[in-house]
Amino acid sequence: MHLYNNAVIRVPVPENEPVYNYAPGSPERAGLKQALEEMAAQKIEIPLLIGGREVRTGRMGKVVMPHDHGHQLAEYHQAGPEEVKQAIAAALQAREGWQRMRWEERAAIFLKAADLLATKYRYQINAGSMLSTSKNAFQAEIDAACELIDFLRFNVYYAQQIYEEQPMINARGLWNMVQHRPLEGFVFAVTPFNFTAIAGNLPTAPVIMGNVAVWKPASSCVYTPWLFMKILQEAGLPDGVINFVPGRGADVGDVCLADENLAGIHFTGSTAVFQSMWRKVGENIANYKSYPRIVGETGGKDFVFAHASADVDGLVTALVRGAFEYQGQKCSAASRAYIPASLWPEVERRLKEEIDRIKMGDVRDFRNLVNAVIDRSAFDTITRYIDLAKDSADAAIIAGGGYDDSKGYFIEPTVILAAKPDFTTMVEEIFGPVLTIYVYPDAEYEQTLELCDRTSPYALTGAIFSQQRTATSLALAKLENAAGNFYINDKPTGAVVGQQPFGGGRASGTNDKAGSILNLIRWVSPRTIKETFVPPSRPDYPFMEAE
Ligand SMILES: NC(=O)c1ccc[n+]([C@@H]2O[C@H](COP(=O)([O-])OP(=O)(O)OC[C@H]3O[C@@H](n4cnc5c(N)ncnc54)[C@H](O)[C@@H]3O)[C@@H](O)[C@H]2O)c1
Ligand SMILES: N[C@@H](CCC=O)C(=O)O
Repeated sequence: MHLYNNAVIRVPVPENEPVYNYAPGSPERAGLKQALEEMAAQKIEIPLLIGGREVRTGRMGKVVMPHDHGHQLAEYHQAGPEEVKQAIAAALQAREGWQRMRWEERAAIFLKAADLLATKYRYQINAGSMLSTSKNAFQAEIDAACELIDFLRFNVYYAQQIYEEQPMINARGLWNMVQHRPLEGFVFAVTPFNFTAIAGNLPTAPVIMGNVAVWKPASSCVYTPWLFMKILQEAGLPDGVINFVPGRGADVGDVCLADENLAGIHFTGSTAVFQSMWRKVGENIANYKSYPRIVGETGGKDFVFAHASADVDGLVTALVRGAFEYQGQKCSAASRAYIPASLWPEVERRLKEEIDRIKMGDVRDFRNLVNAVIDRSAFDTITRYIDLAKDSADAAIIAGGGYDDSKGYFIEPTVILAAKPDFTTMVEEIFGPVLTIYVYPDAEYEQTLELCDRTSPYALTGAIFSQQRTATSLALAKLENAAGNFYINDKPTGAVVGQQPFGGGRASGTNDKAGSILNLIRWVSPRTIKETFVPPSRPDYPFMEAE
């Protein structure tokens, strides 16, 4: 008999994990520096994990430091169709035991994983993220440690809230209940390179609700997902509940999407890949046992919009941090800005001053705010946009514009001034350290808000800077559907779990709000149960006897 059978258990009320600042001389800084040194000196081998078994295929991929691409940190085995089939079979085999486990016991596993991340493995997960994805210490801390810890702790709390959600009314003689069942099949979790927290959240959110998962990490972010997988095992995750299968997108994706047991997709990545997956699901729709839940958070063309009343220091800070932290490789990054002509001379001067102070280089030198972009393909794509601006009569580069891939994939924080509001870099997602600015006539505030709304197909994040309430209200109204996360006098990045549930609409995704109860609800299929204590013994209506 288990304790949980005779108690109504409540999970701890979550709080956001405190963020270390890694100040000079602090023990945290020393701990992180030591982990960086040790991990950079090793080369590890990363297998697949299928049904708890490490699988080695011999088809190898490399993990290198983006800021020093000659330095290899790991090699990883890549799954092919055969291993993916095994991963699906292992997930389905684990399903019965996992969904029958009491939810409080499932929750304990993720609470333990959160505590392991917060303590024993904090420096390793941060150092791994810094070295393998070129994040500075602070960016790694808010992502790989804190946000991932928050996802785990808040999600088990949201699970409890969902399970507590029961019918309000029980008519006399009845007891009504809702059982929040996991989906029937497996969930395919496909994760991006840019956030370890997102990589960890996408398989675990459905699994917390009793589902089983096949997890395909991005090829450019296998290292920290593997560390996290090991932490989950240490926390007691049963074999087969999450199956880890790095590999080429289509090799893994095509097998999962064709499987009749596909019950859900939890995706974060580019709009193009998400649309291709949805198309395949559409083609296969008659073959599935149930309609797959499709949750996808995708690209953005996020804006900062300044009104003439904006505070310039706050605005410039938001532009610099919003556009250039993590080299602009956040789906939320400020990548287009609308500045009124009256403020532009001062904004331009302050922006250039701040950009001049930015240092760029290796993550192990903590003075570097900016590091390298993730890989060769990203470097080529981003620099193509910079070259386009250099060659165009409709644009001018007013800061940065330089790049160098000789040692690492380095691109300077770059600001483009666009003469036309629909210049390519005002419209398309670049996913790099490139901010495009359009200067508008002060008198055309309302028209420019409308322009901002229709300029790009995305609707992920956006910010208004204004000290005038009527101007702020107008922006809130005119840009109502232009962003799923809207900020007033703040940068459009840095959403915190439990505070600003994250996600966008239009081409930016299904807006199922990672880090909130709304996301977890997607991973259950409720069963309503009505129990009648004393059933009627005859079929007649009472009034039938009267005539
Ligand atoms: N909205 C959000 O919350 C959010 C968060 C982070 C990143 N993003 C977006 O992610 C993108 C950057 O990440 P990325 O470069 O890793 O994205 P990506 O689309 O290139 O890759 C995402 C994942 O999809 C996989 N994939 C590729 N082809 C596939 C296929 N045919 N079948 C199945 N899986 C396939 C990749 O291997 C990877 O694991 C940007 O567009 C960014 O805006 C969005
Ligand atoms: N949630 C993160 C962005 C994730 C996308 O890359 C933020 O709010 O900055």
